Amino acid sequence: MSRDYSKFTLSTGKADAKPGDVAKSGTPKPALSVLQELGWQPFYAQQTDINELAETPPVRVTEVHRSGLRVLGDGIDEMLPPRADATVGDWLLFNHVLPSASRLLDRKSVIQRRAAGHDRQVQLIAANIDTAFVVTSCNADFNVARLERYVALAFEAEVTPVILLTKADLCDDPADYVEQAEAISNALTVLVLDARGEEPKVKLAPWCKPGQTVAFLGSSGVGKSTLTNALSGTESAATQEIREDDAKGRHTTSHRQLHILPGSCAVLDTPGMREIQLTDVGAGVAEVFSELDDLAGACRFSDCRHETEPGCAVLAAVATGAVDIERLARWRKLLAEDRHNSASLAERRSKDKAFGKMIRQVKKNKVK
Ligand SMILES: Nc1nc2c(ncn2[C@@H]2O[C@H](COP(=O)(O)OP(=O)(O)OP(=O)(O)O)[C@@H](O)[C@H]2O)c(=O)[nH]1
Ligand SMILES: [Zn+2]
Repeated sequence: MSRDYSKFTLSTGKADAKPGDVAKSGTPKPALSVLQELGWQPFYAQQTDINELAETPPVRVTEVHRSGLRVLGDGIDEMLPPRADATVGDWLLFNHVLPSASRLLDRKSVIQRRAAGHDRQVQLIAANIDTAFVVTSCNADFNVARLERYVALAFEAEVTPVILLTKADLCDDPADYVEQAEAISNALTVLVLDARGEEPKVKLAPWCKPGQTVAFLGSSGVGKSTLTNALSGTESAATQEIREDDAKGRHTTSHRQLHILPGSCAVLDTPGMREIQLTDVGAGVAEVFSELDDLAGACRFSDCRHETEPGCAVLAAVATGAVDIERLARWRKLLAEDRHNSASLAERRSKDKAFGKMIRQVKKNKVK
């Protein structure tokens, strides 16, 4: 192949202008290469070199199906065999000869959760996201505890969180929702909008620059697909794509998919998540609840659980009214959940075993 891969090793933003790359408005903009439109950034380029790129060109995972991974690259649209270590948003160096041997590049960020179900494996949700739009609507879906979870996930993944409050048009006064969302963290932007029409394109523009990758996270029905459509400027982005069979016949997003919007950003639309169990997000939780985490540093005991301990600086702040007791309760719940879920599977199994043994012992003693 005679393609020149040198342009992919450094992302200059104006490399490789091609005919047809002039912006539709008529004003010539720096043209993006195909890979830059897919979200290729210097962070990935630094992990490889021209020779390796010439042999194994970069491809991005845009869909994950049971049958395999759909990957896109410069002139490449292929299915790779399924692999558990890759998720939507990942970059691979595509090995034409042995596709399963394609090299997975280190991630800039990864969002993961502890899956529901029996074995409670860690489930990869998305990789290499720059901005996580946490979507909720100005109605019954709004739930501060759930928003705090999503924001902790984003902070942990070092992804910028932005809270989007949709359906503003259906709400008399969204000010109370905004106030509650803003109280979650100082390091957070909160936007209110109607997800339909032109508003999202304008309001989300600062995060949706060409070459960026953004994700919409949130419950079912809050407007994630509507937002994806609004950004793409068409009705089709989120509805035209292949949908896996849904036995219940619901017309909702059924799998995660990265939409590449030409001249804009890459957008990940995720199906509504009913439950997000946190795992290994200690730093993210500490960042969301930074004012409580700071206070905890002044507790008498370093392992203070802020329940009944003497010399607890957090409880003292609750007593003065400086700390909201409900926020403290939510913090403690997330800390406990993270501790529980972050314990390795083996640890948990051995704890379960010990518990079972104890129960059997108690039963035996009763029989005696
Ligand atoms: N009035 C109004 N309707 C909205 C708004 N956002 C979404 N909707 C409507 O709410 C319904 C659900 O929106 P979707 O975009 O499909 O929601 P989703 O988050 O993608 O849902 P899942 O695919 O199930 O995860 C649709 O009928 C949208 O037209 C909004 O801001 N205002
Ligand atoms: Zn304490």
